[in-house]
Amino acid sequence: MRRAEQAAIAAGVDEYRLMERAGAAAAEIVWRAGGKRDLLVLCGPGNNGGDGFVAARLLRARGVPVRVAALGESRTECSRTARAAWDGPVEPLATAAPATQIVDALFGTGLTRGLDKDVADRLAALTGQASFSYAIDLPSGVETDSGALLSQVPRFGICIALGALKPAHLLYPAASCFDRLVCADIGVDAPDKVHRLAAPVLSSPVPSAHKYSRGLVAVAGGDMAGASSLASHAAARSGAGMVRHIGLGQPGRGPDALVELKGEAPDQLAALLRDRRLAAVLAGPGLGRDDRARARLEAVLACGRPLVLDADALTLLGDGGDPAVPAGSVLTPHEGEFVRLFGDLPGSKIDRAAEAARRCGAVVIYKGADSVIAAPDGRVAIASGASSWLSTAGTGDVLAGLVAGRLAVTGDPFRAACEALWLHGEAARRAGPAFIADDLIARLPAAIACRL
Ligand SMILES: NC(=O)C1=CN([C@@H]2O[C@H](COP(=O)(O)OP(=O)(O)OC[C@H]3O[C@@H](n4cnc5c(N)ncnc54)[C@H](OP(=O)(O)O)[C@@H]3O)[C@@H](O)[C@H]2O)[C@@H](O)CC1
Ligand SMILES: Nc1ncnc2c1ncn2[C@@H]1O[C@H](COP(=O)(O)OP(=O)(O)O)[C@@H](O)[C@H]1O
Ligand SMILES: [K+]
Repeated sequence: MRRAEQAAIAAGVDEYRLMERAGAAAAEIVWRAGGKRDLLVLCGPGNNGGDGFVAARLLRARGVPVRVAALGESRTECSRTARAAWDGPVEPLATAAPATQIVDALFGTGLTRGLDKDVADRLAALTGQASFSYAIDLPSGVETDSGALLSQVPRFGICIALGALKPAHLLYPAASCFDRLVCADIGVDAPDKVHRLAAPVLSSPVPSAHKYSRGLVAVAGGDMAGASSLASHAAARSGAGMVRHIGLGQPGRGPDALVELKGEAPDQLAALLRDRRLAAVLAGPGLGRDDRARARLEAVLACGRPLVLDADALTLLGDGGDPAVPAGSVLTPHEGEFVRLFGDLPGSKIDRAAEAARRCGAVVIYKGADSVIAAPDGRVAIASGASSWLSTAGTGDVLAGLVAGRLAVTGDPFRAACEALWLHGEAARRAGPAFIADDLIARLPAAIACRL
């Protein structure tokens, strides 16, 4: 966004006009949400404060009783212009009385360190006392590029992102500092490879479809049959044509539609994976970590089919150096697995996921409350706001199976990862509270149906 703004200014767009648009966009959202309720706007020393002065002026012109409290002098040219155009009084922040509505225009993308404690306390107290609260661009105190909290940050009703979403709008803990997120157009496009995960557009099988053309999936199971069964069952409900579960010979635990094959010895497994019709092979859930598991993983890595690697497969791969995985694979590490695989990379979760994908040449789904999907070519999709009830055993196995299923359907690792993660979140939303991983699978057909 910074680059896009600079490019717009270099191309002749007046910087103050951008601020007027930003302030007007914020004023419109405040007006729609809070109407004529009394309002206090907190303005900082930079351009974020300038946006606040513009919004204050425009809302007062609409008849809203507005007061403005500032944190010191305005230090940028644009913010001084905006302040001069506000013809009401400016109170000191320290003594400003609360209001029904509050706008936080203290700091935005220019924040370089935590707020002084007295300022952070004042912001928290005034926000806590307001019934309607808005943060312009970002809640003051969050670090734009990482989503870290540099000081105490209250929770706002609406965060009004200007022009484009920044990492802090999607990454935790910053993403939990507001109830709703609105992105306001300020006439500057920020073309980028980093996006919020979008709802996919799916399609029904073509009339000539048959089970192999719709995608044949193999899941290499291991010691813990439950985990690989969950993954297989999820793959079977993901839209794929057929799923083969290659276990160690225990009785099948999934639905009858799953094809249960016994491939205990690694060479048996290797032989079963030689089928050229296989459009995706998943290994990891319930694989185990012993020598037999390692030999089974070797058979999977050598099979030459598109791979999804999760759980124990990632732990085994993380034993040394950069993981060597075939190009076009998808890796689905949670935090612990990610660190074991790639070490303690610097930067935000987005930076770390992107670097990991680049290093291993595979699509990486770096899971968590905020999940980041990164492709080796730099594309990134970020998903946050999924149900926190997903933090239950086995939901990762379901995701891995879904990724394998969508990979078999689409043949495109990044697209498959995006579709699977969205469907996983949607299934969780439909499942409500206190579900178990099995319940997610039952919701997958409805999640798919709503995107057809
Ligand atoms: N053309 C554009 O770019 C547009 C930008 N727009 C808006 O501008 C925002 C970015 O503006 P910005 O760059 O002026 O930064 P901003 O967040 O207002 O604060 C920086 C100031 O605060 C200071 N400071 C930093 N941390 C501090 C702390 N903890 N405690 C105390 N002081 C601290 C820092 O100075 P320092 O002390 O670090 O030298 C500096 O003076 C962006 O989020 C959007 O709202 C829109 O108008 C659209 C067009
Ligand atoms: N607090 C949370 N909020 C939203 N999603 C979560 C949360 N915790 C975990 N998840 C999601 O649930 C899944 C858990 O996967 P994982 O950690 O591999 O668990 P398991 O190995 O038990 O299946 C991931 O998709 C992750 O993104
Ligand atoms: K702000």
